[in-house]
Amino acid sequence: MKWSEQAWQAIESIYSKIIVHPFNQALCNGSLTEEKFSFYIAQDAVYLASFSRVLAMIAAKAHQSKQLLSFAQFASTAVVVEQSLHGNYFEKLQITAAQAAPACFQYTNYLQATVAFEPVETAMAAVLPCFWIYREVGLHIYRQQNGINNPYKNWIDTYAGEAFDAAVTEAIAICDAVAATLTPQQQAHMQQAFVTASRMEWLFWNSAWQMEQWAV
Ligand SMILES: Cc1ncc(C[n+]2csc(CCO)c2C)c(N)n1
Repeated sequence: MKWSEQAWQAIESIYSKIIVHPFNQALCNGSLTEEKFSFYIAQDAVYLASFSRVLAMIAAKAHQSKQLLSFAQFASTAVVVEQSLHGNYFEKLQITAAQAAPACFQYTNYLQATVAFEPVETAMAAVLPCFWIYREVGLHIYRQQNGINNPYKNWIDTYAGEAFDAAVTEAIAICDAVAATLTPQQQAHMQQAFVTASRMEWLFWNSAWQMEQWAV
């Protein structure tokens, strides 16, 4: 079995909880309040600023130039595409820049620590849920639209689109190719990072749903 197939099996139950999370159900049926969506977008902007740099560091550490190119492109896309999506919503919903809430803080710091202190393949596995889970969530929501006039259509279309699909397939293929050269123990480290980051994807949506705040 491919590394990615095993990895996905390990997060199957987390993924099913993400799909039924009230935030995603509300995003799907269009009932999500602007207040909660704005909180999410503001947090996601913080997340992306960090995430794109993590991708660039993975590019720098990649063992093969082809992988360097892929991750450099992912970093560039994360800045260009995602910031235009966010920029539009920032303007439309009059969102102002925020500081990282606890879940965002935890997730970005985890990814930064992983790319700084762990082997590059573990960092590749740690960023994979961001790609893969978003594609599955995007497609899941997209399939349930049935012509409803969803105010969050732009968001849904971005993650259910073909361009994004190709990037996700590439990121999975790189992890599989790298894992195939490693020992079972190294592969297990990759899987652990994949599971940890998947848990944080759940936390991120839960944080937005609760509009999570630090104590002041
Ligand atoms: C919390 C959180 N997790 C994943 C994504 C999705 N995402 C962000 S950057 C990127 C790669 C290149 O576009 C992808 C798939 C998100 N927006 N927010």
